Amino acid sequence: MADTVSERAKERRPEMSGHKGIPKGVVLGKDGKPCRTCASFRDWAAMTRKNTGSTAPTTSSAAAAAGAATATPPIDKPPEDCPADVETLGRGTWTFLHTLSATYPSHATPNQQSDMRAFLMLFAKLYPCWNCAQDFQAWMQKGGNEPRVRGRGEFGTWMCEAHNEVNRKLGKKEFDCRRWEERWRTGWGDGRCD
Ligand SMILES: Cc1cc2nc3c(=O)[nH]c(=O)nc-3n(C[C@H](O)[C@H](O)[C@H](O)COP(=O)(O)OP(=O)(O)OC[C@H]3O[C@@H](n4cnc5c(N)ncnc54)[C@H](O)[C@@H]3O)c2cc1C
Repeated sequence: MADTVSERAKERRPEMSGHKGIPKGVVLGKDGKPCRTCASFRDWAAMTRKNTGSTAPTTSSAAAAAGAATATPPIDKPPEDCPADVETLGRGTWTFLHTLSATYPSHATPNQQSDMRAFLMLFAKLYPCWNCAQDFQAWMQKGGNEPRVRGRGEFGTWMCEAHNEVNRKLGKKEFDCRRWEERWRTGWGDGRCD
């Protein structure tokens, strides 16, 4: 039985544990089954063999009659009405979190501050991509990264820094946190959001 966070993580990250039959990019959930909300749709579909680019159902009756399979390019995004992959979930969640900062009071009362701290702690624990949640919790617990929630200005900047931490981890471009309010609260100066 694993007794450290990293050993427990190894048990559920197939690429780290040498788990057979599950491609890199797909991790196991707490129930021991592949975690859909932890994987990109491309990796998920590669595992379920619907999206490998090798074979796919065809609409051509002649080809179908001949038993032929048609190659299709891999799809990056799940169809709109399918369960969320890690990216769809992430985009929706960041929209919620940045909008939460944008609508936070400029000077929060002690009660509002403690509610927000409690929310963030539970959010980081319950986020439904478990390995994302684990890394996010670890980041929040590092000295200097504790949520700053006295008012909108510092909270919005903290949220932007939190998002940039994930951007760095994924090799994405960092966002200029001086501009978080234009992106999430006021809209850009050129008026295109009005
Ligand atoms: C807490 C959390 C942890 C995550 N951990 C992982 C993980 O471990 N692995 C993984 O694959 N995915 C993770 N994700 C998802 C990942 O962050 C992205 O949401 C996903 O990859 C889709 O990225 P995207 O390029 O569409 O834009 P997103 O990163 O979702 O950003 C949405 C929009 O926010 C704006 N934006 C970007 N950066 C900032 C910023 N710093 N401040 C303000 N606005 C910004 C941009 O306009 C961007 O278009 C996590 C998401 C969350 C909420």
